[in-house]
Formats: sequence, C-alpha cells, structure tokens
Amino acid sequence: MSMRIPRALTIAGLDSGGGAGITADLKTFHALGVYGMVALTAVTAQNTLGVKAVQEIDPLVVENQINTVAEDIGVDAAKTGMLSSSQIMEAAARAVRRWGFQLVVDPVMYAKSGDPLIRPEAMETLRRVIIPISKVVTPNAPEASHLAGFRVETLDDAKRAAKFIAEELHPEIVIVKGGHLTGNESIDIVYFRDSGEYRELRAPRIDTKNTHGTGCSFSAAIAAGLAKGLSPWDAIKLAKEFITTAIKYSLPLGHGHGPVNPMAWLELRAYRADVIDELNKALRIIEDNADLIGNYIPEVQSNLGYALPAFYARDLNDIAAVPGRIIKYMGKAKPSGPPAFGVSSHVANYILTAMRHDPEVRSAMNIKYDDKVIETARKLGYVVSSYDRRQEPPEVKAREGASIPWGTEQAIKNAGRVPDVIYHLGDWGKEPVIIILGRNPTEVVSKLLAILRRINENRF
Ligand SMILES: Cc1ncc(COP(=O)(O)OP(=O)(O)O)c(N)n1
Ligand SMILES: Cc1ncsc1CCOP(=O)(O)O
Repeated sequence: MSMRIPRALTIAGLDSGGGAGITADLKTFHALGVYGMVALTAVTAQNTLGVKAVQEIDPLVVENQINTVAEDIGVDAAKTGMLSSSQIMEAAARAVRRWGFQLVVDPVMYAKSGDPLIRPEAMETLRRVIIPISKVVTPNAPEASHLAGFRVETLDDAKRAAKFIAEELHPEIVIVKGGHLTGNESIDIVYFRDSGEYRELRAPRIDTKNTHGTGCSFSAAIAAGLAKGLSPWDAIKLAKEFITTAIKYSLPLGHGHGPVNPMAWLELRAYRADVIDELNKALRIIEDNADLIGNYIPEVQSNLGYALPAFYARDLNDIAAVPGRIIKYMGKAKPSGPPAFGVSSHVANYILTAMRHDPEVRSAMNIKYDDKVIETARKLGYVVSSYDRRQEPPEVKAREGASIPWGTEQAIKNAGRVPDVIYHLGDWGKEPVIIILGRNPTEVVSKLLAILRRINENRF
C-alpha cells in the first residue's frame, strides 16, 4: 500500500524578514507534516517595522506556478495570502477553479505595521472573485470591517460580520479572528454558511508584540489540516492550537513586531522527547550504581530533573523528573517510575533559578547531606556554594515555593556563577540538602559518581 503524502500550496507573497508570507506558510505546512509548495505572488522588502517596497509577480507566472505544481505533484489544499492586484487574483482564481482544490483565503490587506499589501482597486476583486471560491475565509477584525462594511469592535459585531460575509460573498465558513479585539481571551467566531451555525474558538490572550505572521500561519495551518484529510472544524481547531503555540513562543527579533514561531510546534515535541531520553539514560546509570548511590538518598528521597532548552523552559511543567522520586529500596537507589514533565517542584525550582543565570545548566539532582561529599567535591575542583536557611527573610518564608529560588540566588551570588554543587545545612525541621547541577542529567550523575567513588577510594 502506498503512503499518501499530504500536499499543500501557498499562493502568497515573500516577506524578506521571514516572519510572514510564504516563509511562515512553508514552516507551518512542514511543522504539521504536510509537504509545502509555493506560487509566489509578490516580493516585499519587509522587516518587523514595515514594508519598504513591493514587486508584483506577472499574473501569468502566478497562474503558471499553480498549474505546474498541480499537474505534477498535486495539491490537496491551498491557501492564499497577499494577492495585491486584480490581475493576480483573476489568474490565481482561474487556476484554483481549474484544479478544484480546497481553498483557505486569508484576506490580507495590511501588514502589522499598517502598510498596505493590496491595491485599493483590488478590494472589489477580492470580494467578487477570490472569497466566493474559498472553503474557509479568515479575516481579522479590521479585514472583516472592510468586507462587511461596518466596524467590527465587539464579539457581537464579529458575529454579524461573519454571517454577512458568508451570505454576501459565499465562502462555506467564515472565521472572524479575535486577535485585534480586547479581553483576557482571544475569541474567534466561526460561522458555517449552510447550517447557519456559530462556534467559538477560545485561547488565553498572550501578552506580546511579536505577532508578525499570525494571520499567515493560522490560515496555512487550516490548509495543512484540510490537506491531511481533517474535517474543516477539526482543521480549524488544530490551527487555533497551533497559532497559540506559535504566539506563546514568538521570537523577540527586530525593532518592531517580531515574528511568530511556527517551528515551536515541532521543536517542543522534539525537545520533550529528547529530555525524556536523556533522563532515561542517566536513570540507567543510577540503576547500574544503585548500591553506591543508595547510601546518599535522603529522608525526603532524591529526584533528578532536566529542563527543556532555556527558550522553552517557562515554568515547572517544562521540567521532567521522576514521579514518586528516586527512592532507597533494600539499600539501593531506585527510580520509582519513568520520567515525566511537571512532577518535580523542589529540584525543578533549583533548575529554573540556575537557568536564569546560566541557560546551559538545565539539570540537577538532590542527595543526602554529608560533609565528605562537600569536601571531596571541592578537592575534585568543583565549584561548591551554599546558603543558610536561617537567614531566609520572613517574607520569603511566608511565600509558598519562594525558599528554593531565594537560596539558589544566594548560592549563585556567593560563588559568582552557577556552581556545580549547592548545599544548605537545614533549619528547624528542615533536612540539610546537597544539589548537584550540570548541563544534562548524564553530566549530573557523572559528577555525583566521581565524588562518591573518590570518597570510597579514600576509605581504603
Ligand atoms: C508578504 C506578506 N504577506 C502577508 C503579510 C501579512 O501577514 P499577517 O500574518 O496577516 O499579518 P502581519 O504579520 O503583517 O501582522 C505580510 N506582512 N507580508
Ligand atoms: C523535598 C525536597 N527538598 C529539596 S529536594 C527534595 C526532593 C525532590 O523533590 P521534587 O520531587 O519536588 O523535585
């Protein structure tokens, strides 16, 4: 049985800054596992601040690009982005009608900077020729205002505009995006022309100015979903999740609106798998040395944590460790189960704080306090630093979860860098702790074993 490779085409412009247009679309297609193709409509000299120049592509060349890929490679779904002139729209529409593929239309009018991306006289062709051949059209509030002929400022306006656009211009589905509206949530209104049904897509509003390429990536994600054979509603839901991730991990580049990050979808999955693999590797080394390490498992037990790379490590959920910790069983160190994300608070807080000072230090493990460990670590040349829990200010003590970040900051300040080993000698009712830090879990466990083996050598 031959494997079907989903294929999607973007009919759109080039943003030389790489944030919007065809580069956003291709990243989105590929991040979603869809083979991407291009029919270029215009070259823009553009960055995060604005559009400096536009060179349109000959309409016959636009049509030729679509026909050429469709007749050989095939197209399951396509999207349009920047279509700046009536002639380019007419040419693109001829080719879309000829091949009959599903079309998502992002009715691009202005860049985030406010610069126009469509000739004023082409507005009518967008309404009359392009939107009627679309399965899904994705205006933001200003674009919906232009298409509906009234201001779209509230959710009720968005609902009225979606219905109006569907009934007047005949796309199957209209999504009026909530990105430009206000409120704690970004709410998109989805209207289905045939059934007259409304649905809503909600996501928490992310506070960032780096949203360049949002519309492009969202519409490309819907086209990718359709190309994969999803129903329109499933493709739209996937696209909302996709764009929320791309905005959450958008890139602070340039001096204006930085680009969204379609690759975050793929990178997060790849890094999460890598973090679990690396932890498993180090846990196997712990099991191979279970007798030796067993002597250093404290009352509270141990954990070994590993964070996603710094750009993706935002909170405790971005750090993996052992649920149920590494216990002492019959004198031996024993991970109580496979590693998972979001299961550590103590070790994870040491890591998060250390990463704020040195993003390379992404892993740590706690062991039982023993003077000999500290002494031997120093002899081996490791940087050792400590903090005194009795010095903890009352306001830190009072705040849940603030103790470890405070102590780690103290230890880092005392050493002038992120140390290899941090310890504290405890306080009333608090066990003393040693934390070993490193760039990855194998490095942490190697440091631990180097110390413990040296202690054992000296014993005989
Ligand atoms: C070449 C090109 N095409 C489209 C856009 C518009 O991008 P979009 O994601 O709709 O919005 P902004 O990124 O401009 O805010 C563009 N800028 N350039
Ligand atoms: C209780 C405790 N205190 C410092 S390390 C530790 C054990 C590991 O805790 P976690 O599983 O939350 O990382």
